[in-house]
Parts: sequence; structure tokens; C-alpha cells
Amino acid sequence: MRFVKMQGIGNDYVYIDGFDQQIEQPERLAARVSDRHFGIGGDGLILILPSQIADARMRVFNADGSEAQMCGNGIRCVAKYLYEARRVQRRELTIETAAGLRQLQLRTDAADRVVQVSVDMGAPRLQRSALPMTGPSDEQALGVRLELADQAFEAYCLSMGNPHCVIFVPDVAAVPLALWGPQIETHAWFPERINVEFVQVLSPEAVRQRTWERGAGETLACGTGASAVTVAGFLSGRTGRRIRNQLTGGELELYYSEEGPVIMTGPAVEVCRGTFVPAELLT
Ligand SMILES: N[C@H](CCC[C@H](N)C(=O)O)C(=O)O
Repeated sequence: MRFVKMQGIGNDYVYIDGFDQQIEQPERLAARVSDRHFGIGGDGLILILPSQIADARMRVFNADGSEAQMCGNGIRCVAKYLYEARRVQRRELTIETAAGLRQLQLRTDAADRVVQVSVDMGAPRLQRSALPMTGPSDEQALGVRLELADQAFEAYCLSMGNPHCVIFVPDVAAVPLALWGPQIETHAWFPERINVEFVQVLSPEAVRQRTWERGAGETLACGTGASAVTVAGFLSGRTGRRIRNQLTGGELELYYSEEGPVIMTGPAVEVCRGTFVPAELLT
């Protein structure tokens, strides 16, 4: 099985081109390839598959094998791979995801390599039922009091196709992420668990984000999470519509448009390529 390792500001995945390879048991494979000792190492596995309605279809599996609806850092890398493999000759692509169709714009360098990708991440969905989240299904959950055993937060819960809980704090470096992250990820409010973003507002145009991802733990970056942060920052009056987000692994530019969608712009980098034998890896 051939794979490509790529990363978007440190959010790294193992990618498998399923146009000419048959992938069995992707959940089991995801958990094994993601292991940074017994596998290749990554935050999860992303499959690049044929689509009837787009240039390709993307399936996202977290390091624990759970499948997610969308991956912002991952979809930038998928677009890079397709363009540089000449699978697509255009710098505008459409990719089918479990969260719907996503439009992307590529920027290339003098050697025609993709150096930056802008993604229309779609519009946020604010109803509790969209995450899903307990409580009245049409009600929003912005600025709600979320209680843990010995801590309470003001939480902004919303969907970018996948669920996010955004919490603003004075200093992200001081957050005990390994303690609070899993407690929020698996809180009873979220029947399908949730991704967690702690955010420090530096100015109306700049924030710093640390991320605890559903099914992956602390990651260096989360593109759907950064998009949710942009929405929560604007709706709570803490930031403008256009921000620079300094995530642990690098920076994203985000714009929560008046029309509704969030536009996210950032890099996509190939790390390496290789092959593995699934039967070996899955032993
Ligand atoms: N852990 C996420 C999927 C990966 C999203 C993240 N890596 C991104 O860049 O958006 C979830 O279970 O919804």
C-alpha cells in the first residue's frame, strides 16, 4: 500500500490514494498507521477517493479510528496532492466530504508547487442538534455554562460540519489541556463527543489557539477548530470577522464572511512517501 505523509501547520496525517488502491478496514488501519511507534505516525488517516460529484472525495479517520465529517488542515493537503499529481489541472478544486462539498483555491510557486490553499469551510451551524448536543434541538449554545468536576467554563458550541467547543481564556499556555480536554471531549452534553479549542484573544485581529481534538488528543492545529474560533470570536464581540490565528504548529488566516461561510487560508506540506503491507501493520 502506497501512502503520502503530509502536514498542515503540524496537523499531520497519513494519506492513501484510493483511486487505484483498495482500502480495507479503514478504522483499524487508521489506529495502527497513526501510532507513532508501531505505525507510521500521525493525527489520523485520510483517504483520497473517486467522486461522482467532485474532483475527489475525502474520508477522515482520527488516530483512535473514529471517522470525522471534515478536516480543515487535511483538505488543504488533499488539494495539494491532487494538483501536484496532475489529477486536476485547475487551481480551483471541489472536494466531497461527509460535511458536504468544499471549494478550494490553490496558490503555487515558480516551480508550480502548491504553497498555500484557501478553503471555503462552509457556514457554521449553531443549533444544538447540528453538533449534536443535548438540550432543545433548535436552541443555540453560545456562551453557555459548561461544568466539569471542579471547573466551569463559558462555552461556545457550534458545528463546522464537525462539532466544536470554544472556550476563551486569559492565557492558553496555562491551560491543563490533558486534564480538561478529555473531560470536555467526552462530556455528557456531546453524544458524539466534541473537539475542544482554548483561545487567548491577543487583539480584535489576532488570537492564539490550543486544541484538544476528538479522537486524537492535543494536536498542533485544527482547521475546522480555527474556523469555529473565528465564528465564536466574532459572535461574542471579542474579535472582528478577519483574524490571524496563531496555533501551536503555525498560523492560519481566517475570514467569517458576511454571507456566512468561513474562508480559511494556510499551507500544505508533503513530508514523505512510502509503502507498507497492511497485513504486517495490522498484526
Ligand atoms: N478530530 C476531528 C477531525 C479532524 C479535524 C482537524 N484535524 C481539522 O484540521 O479540522 C473530529 O473528530 O471532528
